[in-house]
Amino acid sequence: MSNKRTKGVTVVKPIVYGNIATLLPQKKIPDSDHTHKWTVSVRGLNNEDISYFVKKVTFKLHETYANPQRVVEHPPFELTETGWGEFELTMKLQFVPESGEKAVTLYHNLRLHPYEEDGSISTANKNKPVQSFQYDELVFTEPT
Ligand SMILES: O=C(Nc1ccc(C(=O)N2CC(c3nccs3)C2)s1)[C@@H]1CCCN1
Repeated sequence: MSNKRTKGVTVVKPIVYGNIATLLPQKKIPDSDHTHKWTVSVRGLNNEDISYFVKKVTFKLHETYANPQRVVEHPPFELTETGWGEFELTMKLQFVPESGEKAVTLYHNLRLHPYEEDGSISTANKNKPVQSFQYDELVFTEPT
């Protein structure tokens, strides 16, 4: 029985994940307190296609959303919703079976408001979209 670990080549896959948010025009949704429309996404660098190794992404929203677990099985791996506040959401990435890689969960604090340096909410550029994205790297070890 071999006591050697499987040798492998390390492959690093850059990803970018986060959200963009825009203010809904006044009372866009009747009888609703939703103030913003937002899109959360995970993608490759420079929008490179990641579906050759990411099979599906499960977005887990705050439990007050209907069907808070939203599965996206085809690119673009993104989800658009409306709401009134900011909360932490997760994105579980599951990989193509051939990769044999375990799922990876990313954590993102949804951002709706433009913040000033001191953390106060800016009143400037009310209609300018707010963006909050993070860069990360997925590291895979492929057996040689
Ligand atoms: O905002 C926050 N948590 C939020 C959780 C869910 C939010 C939201 O936007 N929505 C739920 C969804 C629904 N609307 C109607 C029926 S379900 C629209 S906001 C926290 C509280 C203080 C600071 N951040």
